[in-house]
Amino acid sequence: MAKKITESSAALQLNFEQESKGNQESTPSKSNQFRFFTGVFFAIIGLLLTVSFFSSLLYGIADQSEVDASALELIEGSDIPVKNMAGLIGARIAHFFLFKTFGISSILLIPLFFLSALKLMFRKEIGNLNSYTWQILFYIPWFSLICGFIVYQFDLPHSLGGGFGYFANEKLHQLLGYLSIFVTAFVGVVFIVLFYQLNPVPAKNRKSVGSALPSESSGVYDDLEDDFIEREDSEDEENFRPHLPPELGKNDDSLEEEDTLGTFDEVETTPLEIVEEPEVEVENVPEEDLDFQVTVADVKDDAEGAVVEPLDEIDSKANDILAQMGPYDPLADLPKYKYPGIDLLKEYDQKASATQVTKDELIENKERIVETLNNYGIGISKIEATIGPTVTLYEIVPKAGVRVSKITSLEDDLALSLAAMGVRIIGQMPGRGTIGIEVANKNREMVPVRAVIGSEKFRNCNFDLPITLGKTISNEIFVADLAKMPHLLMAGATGQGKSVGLNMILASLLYKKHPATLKFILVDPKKVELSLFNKIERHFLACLPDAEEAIITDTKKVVATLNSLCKEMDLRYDKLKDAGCRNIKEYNQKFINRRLDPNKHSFLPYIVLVIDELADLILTAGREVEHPIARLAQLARAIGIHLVVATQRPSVNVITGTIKANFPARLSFKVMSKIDSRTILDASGADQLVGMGDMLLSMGSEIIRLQCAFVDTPEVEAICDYIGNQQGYQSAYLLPESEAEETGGQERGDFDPSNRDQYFDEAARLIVMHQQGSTSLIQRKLKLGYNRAGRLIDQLEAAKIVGPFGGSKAREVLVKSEDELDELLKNL
Ligand SMILES: Nc1ncnc2c1ncn2[C@@H]1O[C@H](COP(=O)(O)OP(=O)(O)OP(=O)(O)O)[C@@H](O)[C@H]1O
Repeated sequence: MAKKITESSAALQLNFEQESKGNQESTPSKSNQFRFFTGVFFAIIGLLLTVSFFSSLLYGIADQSEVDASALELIEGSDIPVKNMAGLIGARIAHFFLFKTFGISSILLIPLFFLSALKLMFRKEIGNLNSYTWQILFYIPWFSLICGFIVYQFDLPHSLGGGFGYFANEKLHQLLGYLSIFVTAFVGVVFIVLFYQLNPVPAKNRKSVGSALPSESSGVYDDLEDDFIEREDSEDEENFRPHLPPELGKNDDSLEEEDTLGTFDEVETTPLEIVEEPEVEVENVPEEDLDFQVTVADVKDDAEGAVVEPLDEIDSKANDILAQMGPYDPLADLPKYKYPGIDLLKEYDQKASATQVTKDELIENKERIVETLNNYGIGISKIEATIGPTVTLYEIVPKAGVRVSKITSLEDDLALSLAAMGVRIIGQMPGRGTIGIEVANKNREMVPVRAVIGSEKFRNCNFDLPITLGKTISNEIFVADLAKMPHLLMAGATGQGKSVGLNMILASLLYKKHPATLKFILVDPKKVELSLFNKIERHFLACLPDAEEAIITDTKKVVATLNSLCKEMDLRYDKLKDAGCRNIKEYNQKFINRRLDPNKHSFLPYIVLVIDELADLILTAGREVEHPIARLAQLARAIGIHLVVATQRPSVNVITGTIKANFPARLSFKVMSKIDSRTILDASGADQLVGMGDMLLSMGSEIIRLQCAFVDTPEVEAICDYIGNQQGYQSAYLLPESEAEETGGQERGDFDPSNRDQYFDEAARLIVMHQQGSTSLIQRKLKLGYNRAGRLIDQLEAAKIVGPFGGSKAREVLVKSEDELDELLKNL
């Protein structure tokens, strides 16, 4: 595989150097010069147009005969007397534009040339150049037509509308008479309306950071630029624009969602009334708004909140480089990368799968709740229902004097009388002054992944690591930032939707992140769950330098990978310290602004470690896995390493205190017992869920119920194929070699006391105490994996604490007392 190196970021740079278009050393200065001179050329043309147009407006008639001269005369005729301040050429240019073609509206070309020059020379953009270009290209002929009409009707100077305006009006007038002006005006209005609908006022996510970056392109300028800007000069984020399939923009019935709220007021006195809440407004969004893209500006937006140093602190050299080369563009390595489109996701007949909770079901449930509570002497003054995809939430306001605990203790009785699964009493609803009772719907709604990933809420969110899991019980799309969680622990009995949940998290990130900004480490002891993601190895995966496969299925490799990730964490902290930054955002921002030495620093992508089955790992490798996971969970958030760990066995020996304490965000699908629910959520309730993606998410003190969206295997496959078929990096992102790996090959004879295993002393004491030289004793008592315990016993042998391997018998223990051992250890 790839070369062995010790620092992943360095490896990445090494690999990219051959193919990178954004290679800093080889081309940028050349292409920047080219760009600058093209800008100068544009400025000169702009100036020439300005002078020739304006002096032609003053002296045009006087120059008329000269401009009609032949081309030969033009070359030879330096003595032809012209009044135009730009000479004969100026007079001819003005004549061409003003008289022969578009008339006075050609003046609009002048700002276009100057703005382009400004962008090319100084990377400054006033407004949105692409938008101007489109508009000017429309308005020039359109104004020419309008002016042509006036010229035609009132016999005004021809140069007002130009030849185009005049002759087009002549033809139009013949065809339509005076109606022609209305047709022209109508075309203008249609253009204005369509244009502003398709190019709404730049939204928050379009802004560019600093004045140096251009704003988002609508793509027109790409084509214009192609003619005169080298493609590699890809500081402009146009180059990274994903090209989304047309389906993305169409009205999507499947995205329609309903939020129905039924209210039962005054239950005992008034007839039941169900008030339909207005439908939640869903996505009829113009095509370009559906782009899943990260632009340089977005990567820079990632650094929002980062402390920007005052100018006087900026190293002047760095400033020069910045001015010369522009900001570093992390996306330039894969400039043609296209984000997956929404059309890869299956479109379900939403009408068929929509919530089918009938009015009768609502009324029946409400009556049963009221009746059951009445039976226990609890009066209710108000009851409201909110219909979700899987459950309906009944919020009740008990009459004065009723204790909340009295209601919460009736969960089982309510479940019995409602004859429904999934009855969960929430107790007091946070901030609402009501008590919530969730009851599973008879017919549940499947939430298609397309509806959540295609939702406006998800598309528009600009979190660092945006994930969408599904819908809340009030039918809202749930979007969260994994970077803020900052790690997620998932549990759920087998078959309850964990793998689908993990796929949702991965798919969300794949839809929103560029390969340069995110890497996954996938640990899949079940071997088949995450194998589809193999295809995106060279885009999104990270692994050890000597790994045969980027997805880790072998438990032994997991330990090495976790240790390596810890090392990556330490290296990142060193870099942050050296750069004087507090977190990855600040650091990357500094790197983009070229204030960090590229020989020592590099752009750091986020790393998300996904473990599909923790139980397997803990049971086979014990503390060897637990220790690095806990360490990463404690420390890694600031340097952009985040963990998503799933298990089907939420027992205390798997989700240990250390792990739990470091995972504030915990997600539970249905589990088998209240105890399991308490282990994962510190609350009961997960045992009452109804399965198939029904889940509870606990973040701090709040627990919310969600219905996970359903992402099917073919959909994940389509996303991975789409990404995998594009140009990727030369290899997966390489993690540094782990210490365990480095010492792994150590033979008995090479025992280096200063480099002994961290559990060496503990193991030695254990062996001496039990007077039993057994690997399995070390494995059991120290909760280590077999390999590690074997290595320890080899080291103990080399240190003459135990004797050599004796076949089926345990090794002889050569040190007979703890005092003797202390002496030996002191001398090591
Ligand atoms: N969000 C969902 N919506 C609808 N159906 C779902 C959802 N999640 C899971 N299911 C159904 O449940 C089945 C099992 O889901 P999944 O494979 O994710 O379970 P799991 O918890 O990973 O199980 P295991 O631990 O055995 O791998 C799926 O094949 C699917 O039919």
